[in-house]
This record gives sequence, C-alpha cells and structure tokens, in this order.
Amino acid sequence: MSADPLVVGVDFGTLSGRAVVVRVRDGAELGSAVTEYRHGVVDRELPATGRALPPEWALQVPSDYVDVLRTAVPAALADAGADPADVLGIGTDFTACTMVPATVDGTPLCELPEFAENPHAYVKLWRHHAAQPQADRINELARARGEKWLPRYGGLISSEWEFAKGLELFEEAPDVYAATRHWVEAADWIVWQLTGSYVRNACTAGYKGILQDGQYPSRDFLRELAPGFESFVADKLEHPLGQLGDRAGTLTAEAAAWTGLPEGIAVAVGNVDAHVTAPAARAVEPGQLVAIMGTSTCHVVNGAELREVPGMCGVVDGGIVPGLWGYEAGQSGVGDIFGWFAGHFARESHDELTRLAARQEVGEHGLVALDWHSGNRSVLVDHDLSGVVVGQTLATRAEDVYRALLEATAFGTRKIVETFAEAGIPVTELIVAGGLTKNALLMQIYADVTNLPLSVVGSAQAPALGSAIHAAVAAGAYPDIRAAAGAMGSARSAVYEPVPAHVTAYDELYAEYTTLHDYFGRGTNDVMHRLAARRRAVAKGRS
Ligand SMILES: Nc1ncnc2c1ncn2[C@@H]1O[C@H](COP(=O)(O)OP(=O)(O)O)[C@@H](O)[C@H]1O
Ligand SMILES: O=C(CO)[C@H](O)[C@H](O)COP(=O)(O)O
Repeated sequence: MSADPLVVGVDFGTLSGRAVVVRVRDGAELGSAVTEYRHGVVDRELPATGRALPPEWALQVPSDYVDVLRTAVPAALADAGADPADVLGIGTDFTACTMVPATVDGTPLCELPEFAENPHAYVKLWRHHAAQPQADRINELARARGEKWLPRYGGLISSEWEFAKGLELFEEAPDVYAATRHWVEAADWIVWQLTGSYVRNACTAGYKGILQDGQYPSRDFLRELAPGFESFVADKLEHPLGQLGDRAGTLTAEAAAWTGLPEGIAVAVGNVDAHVTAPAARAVEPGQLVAIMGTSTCHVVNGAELREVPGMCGVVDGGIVPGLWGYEAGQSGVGDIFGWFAGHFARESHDELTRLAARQEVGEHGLVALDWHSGNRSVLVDHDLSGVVVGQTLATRAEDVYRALLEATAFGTRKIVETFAEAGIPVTELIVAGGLTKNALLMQIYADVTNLPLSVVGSAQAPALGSAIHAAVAAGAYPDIRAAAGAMGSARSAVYEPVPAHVTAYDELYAEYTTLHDYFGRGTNDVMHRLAARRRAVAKGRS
C-alpha cells in the first residue's frame, strides 16, 4: 500500500456528476472535476422522439451517468496529479428516489430498441411528480388499514418514491412493467456498473422503499391497492441489502478502463446525496441537522430514539450512520425555484438578483411567498401544491420577488426544524452544505429566519467528500463511518449568526407564511389541487 493512500468520491446530482480525489489520512481534497449530464433533466420532450412529455414529468438518460465515470473521474485524478495506484477505493452517492427500470443484467430498458421511444423506459428522476394520484391512493389505503409502516414516514408516502413510481409504471405502461426485472435506485445502478453486481443499499431501501424492521408492505396491501401489483416486491424490488460503509464489491476491468482506477479496488455500497453528506460535515451525533441545499434541500439529522415526526420523509434505523435513528425531511424545490424565477421571469443572473436583493431591509419588498413550485415534500407531503407570492404591486421588482422566494425557502426550513422539535427531535446545530452555500445573502436569511447560528460544511463538494469517506471505510482504512468522519470531515462553526433585529422582523413574516401555509396546504382552500387536476386533465386530453 502507498504511504499516503487516496480514495475517490463521486456525487451524482440533478444536473451533473462531481468527482473528488481525497487523501485518506485527513480528508484533504486534492483534485476534482464536474461533468454536466448531456441530456440534463428531460422534462419537456423525449430526445429519441421529440414527443412532448406531460407536466410533472422528469426523466434522465442513464448513459449520462456512465459518462461521468468516464470523464469526471479521470479528470479529477489528473487535477489532483494523483497516481491511480494510490487509490484504495471509490464511493458514490446519488439523488433519490431516482429509479431505473432494468433487465436482469442491469440494462436500462430505454437502451433496448423496442423501448427507446417509450418515456416510461427511462430513468424517473426524484423530481418526477406524475405519480401523485398513485401516492394518494397508497396513503389512503395505508391509513384505512392502519399499516404500521406509515408513521415511519410522517404519515404520508411521497409520489417521488419507489412504490408510487412503481404503481405508476404498472398502471400506465404494463409492457415496460412486465419487462422490468429490477426496479433499481440509480444509487445502486451506478454501483452495479462499477462492480458488475447488484447490491441494494439499506439507505434508499429504508427511506424510499418502505423497508421497515426487515419488511416491505405486504402482498395483501399491494393486492388491495391494485390487483396484479401484489408481486411487485418479490418480482421487482426485493434484493440482498448492503449497509452503509460496507463494500459492495470491487472495481471491474471495464469500470477500471472507464475511470483510470485500478481494477479490484473497493467499491462502497451506494448512498443518497443527502445522507452521505452528514459524515462530510462531521454531523454524526444526535441534534446536528445538516441541510444540503441545491436544486432541492434535504434535511438529515440523527436521533438516539425513535419518534414519529409528522410530514418527515422517513426515519430509518442506521439510515445515516449505524447505531442511530436517521431522520430525513426535505423541500422539493429550493435552488430550482430561484433558477426558474431568474431564468424565466427576471432573465438575470443569480449574482445580480442577489446583489440587488441584499440592499433591502427585511420586509421592504412587502411580499411573502410559499415555496411550493415543485410541490411540498415536508411537512405537507403534497406535490399538487404550487407556488404563491402575496403582496405584489406595480412597484414590485424582480429582485423583490427573488428575495421573497429566498425567504420562503427559509420559512420552509424553519417549519421543518420546528416540527422536529415538537416531535421530540430537537435541533441543536444547523449545518449547511451544497451549492447554495455560496449565496451569502441566502445563508444570512436562513440564520435570521431560524434564529440558529449556521455552521457551514468545510467542503464545497460535501456529498462527494462523504462518498469518499464511505469509500475509505469500505476499503478498510477506518473501522467505521464515525471514525472516518472524525478524520476526514469538517465544518466551520457559526459562520452566520442571527441578527436580533432581523430575527424579530422575520418572526412576524413567518407568522404570515404559516397562515398561508395552513390555508392553502391543510385544506381550507383546495384551489391548488383543483388547478393541478385541471392541468392534468387538459394534458391527458391532449395526449
Ligand atoms: N448564486 C446562486 N444563488 C441561488 N441559487 C443558485 C445560485 N447559483 C445556482 N443556484 C441554483 O442552485 C441549484 C444548483 O445547486 P447545486 O448544489 O449546484 O446542484 P445539485 O442540486 O444538482 O447538487 C440550481 O437550481 C440553481 O438554480
Ligand atoms: O430527495 C433526495 C434525497 O433524499 C434527492 O436526492 C434530492 O432532493 C435531490 O438532490 P439535489 O437537490 O442535490 O439534486
């Protein structure tokens, strides 16, 4: 073994894949590279046919992920000036729940000529929200039957997850469903490409696959949901599990040729981009909440005890680090909302809008917004909800709305933090990670709105560093994730402190947010649902 061993971490985000080369002894990032996905998010038309996709669809093309292995990994090695022979292992993380319908050998169905023109044969990205009607039925039936797993998901299963998307496939594309041998998380599919064998990671199986206490939803439940769907678990989903930090296998000769890494090195079990970030931020103790802020925000926090938190995404035993209950919550749209507004309406850069918005006092724009442009993941778990900006006048400028949207996402995070605390999972430290940490105004707003000092993860590529940490554990360089996190992870404490005058002003605006939140989100006025149904009906009629 080399005197100074290295590991590689690769983070597969929504728009790109990022690779880092990391020193095992101290977590120093020696080199990195990014590859944008060639097809990005396929949400308007299918590249193979040019056919328009219905609203709420979001697909990806799996060969784009392999391109990241072929390009970003060698480029990161070159950037680091690293000798590949020094690399002990590789770890990966992925967005989730991002699902690949695959054959028995892992070939994505969209790569078979007979399915290339069928949108259902492509990867359904986490933010594919067309399975909301299926999610609604799952929730209704689970509630009626008193299914014990439902409270582990805050009382609601999301349309983003494995069962809702699986039921959508079963009902809307029976031919693709029948040809699907494995309904695979992309997190596991990429590990399959690296090792040549399929290992299902315990993290996504728990959070997105309704695996609780070793059991999936019963055949009986699935039959009642939709006759014929009862064999979904046995036929498509169930597969031997790998625990976080375990070795899934070793790098194949083919993957070694793609990446420039040595054949036979350790490949870590797959993981979710959010959960893998906790060790990168050294946040492996109860109460340390990590918010990974990118296109969306995921919130992960460990707890010593099992609690039922309304509207959380889930609680999984060992879901973040072995030995603790891992809790997850999230906001489906954050950077995506800012990007949508900046691109379609303001036609200005984030930097310019931020510069103008930063000149304002709290409340100066006279606006309050709801951050539901991509639906609400926590705490309402409803993707038929949509965005709102209240208070616009002819004097309202683009930077005013932009700032109101930044603030709305901060209010959404406060709602989540308060809900955790009320359920007995107090948040003692808020640590932020992800691409949005570069926006200092946004960070200050989060400190002011939550009234918590904000720590910032030490790495600009925290999920990729987290994957590298898992690679080091899988390679046997550390006994467990906690030890590896202590040596390789980092966070800067209290980088943004709440400003008391802002805190008071935001308390008042948060009260307005809460009123709107409950009015539109908890059934007082169902206008958003009616509009979503109408939009869906028109799209259906057209297709
Ligand atoms: N300066 C900025 N301020 C606010 N949002 C930004 C800024 N720059 C990029 N974004 C948004 O951040 C998101 C990308 O976040 P990033 O963490 O890089 O990616 P990912 O979520 O795919 O991991 C995009 O949705 C984009 O609109
Ligand atoms: O829900 C998730 C994890 O549980 C998704 O992976 C996440 O929301 C998408 O990540 P990103 O915003 O970094 O692209």
